[in-house]
Amino acid sequence: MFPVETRELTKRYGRLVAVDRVSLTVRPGEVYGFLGPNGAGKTTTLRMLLGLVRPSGGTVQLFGKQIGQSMDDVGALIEGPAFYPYLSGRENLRVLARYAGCPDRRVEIALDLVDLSDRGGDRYGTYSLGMKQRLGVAAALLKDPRLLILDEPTNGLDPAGVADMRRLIRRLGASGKTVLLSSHMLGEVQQICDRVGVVSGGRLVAESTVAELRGGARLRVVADPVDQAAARARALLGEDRVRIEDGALVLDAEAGKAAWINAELVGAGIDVSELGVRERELEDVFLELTNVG
Ligand SMILES: Nc1ncnc2c1ncn2[C@@H]1O[C@H](COP(=O)(O)OP(=O)(O)OP(=O)(O)O)[C@@H](O)[C@H]1O
Repeated sequence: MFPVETRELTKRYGRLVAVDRVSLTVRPGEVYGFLGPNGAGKTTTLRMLLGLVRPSGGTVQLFGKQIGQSMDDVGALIEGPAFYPYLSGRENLRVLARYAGCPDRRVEIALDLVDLSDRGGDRYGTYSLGMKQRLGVAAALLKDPRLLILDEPTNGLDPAGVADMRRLIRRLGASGKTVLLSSHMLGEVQQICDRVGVVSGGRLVAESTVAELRGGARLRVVADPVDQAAARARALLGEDRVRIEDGALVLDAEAGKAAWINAELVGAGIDVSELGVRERELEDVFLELTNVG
């Protein structure tokens, strides 16, 4: 039974297909990054998970239940949180806790989880954007949900705010919560997510671990003459695992093969001046998958 499982989930606005047959699975205890450029359909998908937008087709199950049946297990921060500026962070959470029927001690636990215990007595209006965002996460945590859904939690934050949010999400993940977050900031996702789903034009174009998505490491070899080196490398590794980029060989081969390849090239009279491991940045993969940039 998965925290989130969608099948062919679809949302149409008139002729526009905002979400196009998305089937994604978030596994228990993982931090799942839902990635895509602006307008890809991330928010619409998350809103459908929460029953805030009605799907045009397909199904959503959260913990094996239909939308609306399992909401105590789910906390969400979807739009910028709405709090009273003249109340303190703590008072704001108390208002929400009462409304949700949670005991006041949950407020202290939530404040502590997001590192706001010390500033909980300050007025919300005086908080930095990062603190506001963390209070929003605290609000989502009040009911101690098993699944947390966060829409662009680092949007608009400065680098320190982003780092705080990243630490918080890591901590929540480590404490056993399942986290589904959307982002277009790949650097963030790369560092904190176990798996990612990439959406583009409403469609899920990839779903895998970050490592799988990057497709493993590659070797970059600067050799002379490069054509002869490429021919030798092709004979060793296979046609489609050797490319020439910016005058260097790029080989689909793991780091453990580096010494062997070096010896083979040198043995064939080729001059090897550089040999290094090159990891593909998630950013590159993302741009390829979403055809942006
Ligand atoms: N209520 C609506 N009526 C009409 N079109 C909508 C509505 N909500 C979203 N859309 C359209 O659906 C598409 C997907 O929007 P969505 O907000 O889900 O994307 P997103 O990936 O969350 O992007 P962003 O990062 O910019 O929030 C966009 O083209 C958007 O204009």
